[in-house]
Amino acid sequence: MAEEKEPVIQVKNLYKVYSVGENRVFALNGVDFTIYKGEFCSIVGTSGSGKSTLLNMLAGLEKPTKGEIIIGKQHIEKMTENQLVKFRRERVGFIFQSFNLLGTMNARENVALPLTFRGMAKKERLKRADKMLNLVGLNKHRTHKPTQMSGGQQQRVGVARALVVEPEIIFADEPTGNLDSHTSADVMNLMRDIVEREKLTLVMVTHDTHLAGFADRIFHISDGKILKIEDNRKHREEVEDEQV
Ligand SMILES: Nc1ncnc2c1ncn2[C@@H]1O[C@H](COP(=O)(O)OP(=O)(O)OP(=O)(O)O)[C@@H](O)[C@H]1O
Repeated sequence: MAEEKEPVIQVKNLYKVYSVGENRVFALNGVDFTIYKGEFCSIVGTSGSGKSTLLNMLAGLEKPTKGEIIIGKQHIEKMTENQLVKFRRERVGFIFQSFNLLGTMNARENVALPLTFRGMAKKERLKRADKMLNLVGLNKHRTHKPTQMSGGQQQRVGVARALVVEPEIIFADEPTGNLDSHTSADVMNLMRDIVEREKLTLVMVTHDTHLAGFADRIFHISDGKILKIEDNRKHREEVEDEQV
């Protein structure tokens, strides 16, 4: 059966040029690609290759110098700041390297936080937060504060917080950068399972080629250009078969 592909993110001829004194830095130097619904894509490259710049553009955190970014059917490069705030609040979730949890709040309060911006009643917010904490296997840690949890557990709270708004797209910036390799693999597998089950779209940037290998497709970026897009599904299935 032919697979039906629904584009979620379309990037066309994207440029970001910074001026530094006399010099111009082409942080993104003509980038084109499409990401489809339900995909987990990683963007991998060395330091300074343009990963964060690209993620910031996709998430509407920075304006491109030139080019188009179409999410769903909306051109985000044409949105006003207010429209971008609404877009980020309602349609995307973020997972950060540094977890960004609030130290004074426990796990469920941290997860429920993005819902307060939607004006949802407290009881409903906490109910949804508990459901997400269940999903990431932390139902016993609901009342733990960040300092009372391991790095991996804190990042699972971060994953639950990104998912609680039921976003179409999740952006992750080096999400396991502060974790050891075993815990990183656990968090990666968890993210991949949830993306698959909930039919979400996940875009992750990393400098780590091993972690990039958890994705369905790997976008290699260098000097602001996508050098290669690698379909990783077949390779991954083979690795998984070997592990059974
Ligand atoms: N605000 C800025 N002003 C000037 N140059 C910038 C700015 N932000 C990024 N750059 C430059 O753009 C290029 C791409 O930077 P970017 O932060 O996207 O790289 P990266 O791949 O995310 O690197 P890292 O893995 O180190 O975070 C680099 O050459 C960087 O110096």
